[in-house]
Amino acid sequence: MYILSSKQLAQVDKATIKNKAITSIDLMEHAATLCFQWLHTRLQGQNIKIHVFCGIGNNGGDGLVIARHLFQHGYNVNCYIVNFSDKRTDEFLTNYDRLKEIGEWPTVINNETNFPKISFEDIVIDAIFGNGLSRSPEGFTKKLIQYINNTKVFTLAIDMPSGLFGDKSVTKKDAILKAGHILSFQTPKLAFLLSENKEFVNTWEIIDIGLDEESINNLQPKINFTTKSEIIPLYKPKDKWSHKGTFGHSLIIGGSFGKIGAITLTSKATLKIGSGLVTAYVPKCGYNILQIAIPEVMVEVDDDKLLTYFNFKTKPSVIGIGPGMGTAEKTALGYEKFIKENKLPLVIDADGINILAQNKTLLKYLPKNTVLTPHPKELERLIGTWKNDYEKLTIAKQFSKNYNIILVIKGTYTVIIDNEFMYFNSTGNPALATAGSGDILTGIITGLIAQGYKPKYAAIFGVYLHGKTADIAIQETSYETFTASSILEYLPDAILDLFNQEQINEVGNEENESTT
Ligand SMILES: NC(=O)C1=CN([C@@H]2O[C@H](COP(=O)(O)OP(=O)(O)OC[C@H]3O[C@@H](n4cnc5c(N)ncnc54)[C@H](O)[C@@H]3O)[C@@H](O)[C@H]2O)[C@@H](O)CC1
Ligand SMILES: [K+]
Repeated sequence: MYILSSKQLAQVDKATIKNKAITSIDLMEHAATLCFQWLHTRLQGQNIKIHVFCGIGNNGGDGLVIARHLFQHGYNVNCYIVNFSDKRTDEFLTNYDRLKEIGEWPTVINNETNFPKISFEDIVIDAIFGNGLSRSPEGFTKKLIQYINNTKVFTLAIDMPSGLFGDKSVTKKDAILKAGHILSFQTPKLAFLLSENKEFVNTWEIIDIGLDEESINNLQPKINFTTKSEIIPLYKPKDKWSHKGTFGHSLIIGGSFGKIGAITLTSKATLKIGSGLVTAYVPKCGYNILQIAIPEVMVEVDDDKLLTYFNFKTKPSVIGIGPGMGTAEKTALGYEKFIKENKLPLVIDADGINILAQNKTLLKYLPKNTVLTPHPKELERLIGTWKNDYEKLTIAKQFSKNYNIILVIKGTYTVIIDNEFMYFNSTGNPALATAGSGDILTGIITGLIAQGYKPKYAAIFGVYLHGKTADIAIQETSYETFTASSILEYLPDAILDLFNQEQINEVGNEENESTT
């Protein structure tokens, strides 16, 4: 699904009202009713005190609708108007009246003395600011946000945590509501996917409020959140007349004395994802290890303990290079020569990236669409430091553009960057933070390219499957005991899951719920 900016969302909002002949008040009623239903399904009428804080814009309007439904269903509700401005929107005013019509008068908060008592066991609904936030909250509104945060009460944020900008960085972190859960309208907001916002964004899910899909597509958004529905069309079905040559020949280069395990994992993953043939090119000390560990993989050797000459005879269709390779001087020299002469598609990881970072003049020799898979430290060596995640993404996009390469930035939400396009991955969990997990990813992406997937799609698809293995595994095993080898163990399930129709229909609901 697409990730839209605040400006794009406002445009789509207008287009929906025009194209779908729906009034803005009905759109609000629909969106906020879905939020009420979400809560009602979970609370089932329980007598918990619910505090609904409403701003004076349309986010506040949503809050008033939710409060009305809660009152009408007999909940124990306190509704407040956070009166930070007199520029109330029409939709807010209409819903203010509708609330009064059922005999409920919200409490107006004009200053700190009006703050209500909130207990830890209560629930707070945050409808103070949404997409319309134009500057950080100040005055008593800021104090109210801090007051709510200090109670440590469960907070349900409507559309966005108040004070958080959807698509730009926040400098004043003391004026943002810490949301326990977010019900966000139509598309995820970029802010939810960035580590610097982790205090404010716990779990979130998307509520499909029926905004006009055609208008969204017409905007040709450049930021994506890849879920199962985007992944399924990428899958290449197998032709019954195919043979092992059809699925390519991957050459996996890496390893050094003591780090043959890394390249063994990469080679295994390349084979397991379906590369027709796999050859590993390793130092001599890795020969027996690889031959015994993976009989299906062919092995060519270089010098004794370190890669030095890079003079393999194999004629592969794609090369995955870097895991366990080290950055010793003679390895770096051989690697540099290899990079300058190579014309084959490349996937570069770990020390392969580190050597490029040490000698950036090599970057111009990389074939177009080379895939680089840095973890945060490797990325920093490659592109320099950044002030916040927004800046990191801007620098990374420019880097991808300058060198025509695809960056796979590994993290909680791994993002694939191809020029101006960004694809945030939806799968994965902390189980993947384990030794060798990146080596496996390199193998998966290389093996997909061998089978004819375009590098960008191999990266998107590979990252999705890699994360999905951990999501499936965690239903039956523990985070602690999940290792890099477990990724390969669950890879068949991750692929089979693509064909599980029942869950396809779930996309758009719980499937997108995400924990950071
Ligand atoms: N189609 C949509 O996109 C829909 C949007 N809806 C709601 O509408 C929200 C957007 O509503 P609005 O555009 O009215 O904006 P908000 O309700 O987010 O903000 C209210 C107003 O406060 C003012 N403001 C911004 N920052 C301020 C600050 N720091 N201090 C004081 N005042 C400040 C602005 O003038 C802004 O218009 C969405 O987040 C969502 O909750 C829903 O009603 C459903 C439909
Ligand atoms: K909010």
